[in-house]
Formats: sequence, C-alpha cells, structure tokens
Amino acid sequence: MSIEVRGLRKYYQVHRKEAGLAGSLRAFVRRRYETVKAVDGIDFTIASGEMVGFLGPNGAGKTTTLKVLAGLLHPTAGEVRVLGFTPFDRQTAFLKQITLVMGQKQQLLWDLPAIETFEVNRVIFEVPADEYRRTLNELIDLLELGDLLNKQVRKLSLGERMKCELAAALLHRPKVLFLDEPTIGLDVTMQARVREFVAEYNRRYSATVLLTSHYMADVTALCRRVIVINHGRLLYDGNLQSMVEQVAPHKIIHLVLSEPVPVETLARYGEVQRVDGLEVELKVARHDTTRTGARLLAELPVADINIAEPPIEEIIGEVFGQPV
Ligand SMILES: Nc1ncnc2c1ncn2[C@@H]1O[C@H](COP(=O)(O)OP(=O)(O)OP(=O)(O)O)[C@@H](O)[C@H]1O
Repeated sequence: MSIEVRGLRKYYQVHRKEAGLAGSLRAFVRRRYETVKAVDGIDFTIASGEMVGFLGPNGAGKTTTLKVLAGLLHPTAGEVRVLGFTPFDRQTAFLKQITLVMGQKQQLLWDLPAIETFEVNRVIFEVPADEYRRTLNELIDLLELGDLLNKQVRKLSLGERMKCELAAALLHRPKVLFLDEPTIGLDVTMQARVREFVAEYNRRYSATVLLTSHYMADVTALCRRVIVINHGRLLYDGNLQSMVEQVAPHKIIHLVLSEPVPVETLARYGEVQRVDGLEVELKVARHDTTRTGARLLAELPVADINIAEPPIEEIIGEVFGQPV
C-alpha cells in the first residue's frame, strides 16, 4: 500500500471574536475558542500506482487531508502512513519521495527564472547531477517548456507558470503526488495538457496520485476511483462509474431528428432538456432508457440517437446534496 489512513481526524482551534467593540474588548480579556472539525474520522487506502480523485464541496476537508498526508500538518487523531512513513516525522527519505502541488500557491521564486528554483530544489532534494539533467530534459519535453525556464517567473502566463510549477514539484521524481487543484484557472487546452502530463507521469513512473479538482473532466480523464468527503467525513469510496450508476437515477438521450417534432410530442418520452433546431436532449429514467430509446426510433423521425450519463458535476452535486 502506498497510502494508509485510519480514523484520521484534524481539528482546528479557532479564536472566535464576538461582534463589535465590546466583543473585541471581551475577547481581549478572555479568548473564546471553538473547534472546527475539518477532518472527522476518515479511512482509506490507496495502492501504489493508483490515481484517485478526491472530491468534496468547498470546506469539505480535502486540502487539510492532503496537508496531513504530505507531512505539513499533525493529525489530531488517527494513523497515517505514506510509503510506510509517518508523514509528520518529515524524514528526508519520505520528503524525497512525495510532492504536494497546490494550484493556488506557488513555490517558484517570483523575480527569478524558474530554472533557479529548480536548482535550489536539486540541492534540497540531493538529486545527483546526471539524474537531474535527465529528469529535467524529460520534463522539458513532456511539458513543452522550451525556453520558459529562463524567463522571469513574473512574466509567465498562468498556464506557463503552472507547467513550471509542476516541473519544479517533480524534479526529484516523487513516487506519490498530492495534487490540489493543479488545473485551477487554466484554460481548457492547458487543463487538458496538464491532465495528459499527469497521466504520462503516472504511466512512466507508476506514481500514486491523489488529486482534487473542481473540473470534473480532470477526474473523469484520470481516475477510475473516487473518494468523496463532506464535512470531514467519507461519503463514498469506490469506482466512479458505479457511483454514477448508483446515484444518478436518469440518463440523457441525445437525438438528431430528420424533421422537426413539437416539444409536446417530445415531452411524452421524457423531460425535454434542450431543443436546438433538430437536436434534442431528453432526460429519462435510467431503468426506462432502452424501452424509451426503442419507442423513439419506432415512432419519431430519428436520424441519430445517443444515450449518455448525465454530466458528472450533476451527479456529484446529488451526492453532496448541493451543487459543486
Ligand atoms: N488553518 C485553519 N484554521 C482554522 N480552520 C481551518 C484552517 N484550514 C482550514 N480550516 C477549515 O477547515 C475546513 C476544511 O478546510 P479545507 O481547506 O481542508 O477544505 P477543502 O475541502 O480543501 O475546501 P476547498 O475545496 O474550498 O479548498 C473548512 O471549514 C476550513 O474553513
């Protein structure tokens, strides 16, 4: 096992200030604390080489879990092992084999070219010179970095910077990748590029990947398994496709008609989601899909038909009981 988490809890003590001046004064004399249960007893294991999507709405406890796994935070309770190490011990042998990429934070030095930060990382992680050169060339190639590495970081576009961030995080060729929103703010093309890169890195080095992303395309492209949490507790752990089948009570039928059909007629077959000229989208009960499909083909002028799962965002929203 690459990652083992048992009964993990992480509580934060936060200082609560009452409103107004009187509140400020009272707080000055006697501080009140309250406990935020960011992670409240979760268990999971991840096998080596697996890529798992870690999902949950804002504030669910994902980043906190990743920080505990990466050794940045001490758990309040529970047992965590990553590659056999206790992360918070922060042993060098552990740090050399993991990485944490946070899309919202950057490690590259702003005023210097990225290559300078790489050099610093090379020294910190004690990467031998020839191995460093080899990995660097591979990353330049995989991420199409070209001469970006020699440009001052502040002058790079967001996408270019993210590619350099990824390279910086992977120069020591970690076996376990904790990726927290690695594609946030990137345009669709760049998101796809980063996804392909993560998939390739996983293939090449059999790396274990635990990934959070609000872009479901990242998760569907990379992860067969998802772990879903909310309010610090586990809601689901298993196959993404099975979750879709369990949770979504309906499917979407896309039709291309050969001539227009009134909406009232279409509505007899399912809930009309969209009509765009001759293209129609119907929402139908999952157990009824085949029968409805056959009826549509027999009774309407259908040129093409396609049955699909509803968008993953919608399904996740149903699991959380709120939109993502
Ligand atoms: N340093 C901290 N001190 C106090 N509370 C914190 C701290 N960090 C996080 N929290 C709280 O813990 C809870 C979980 O936060 P966390 O960042 O782990 O969630 P998340 O699932 O990563 O959310 P998001 O998707 O918005 O990043 C939230 O209620 C958050 O406000």
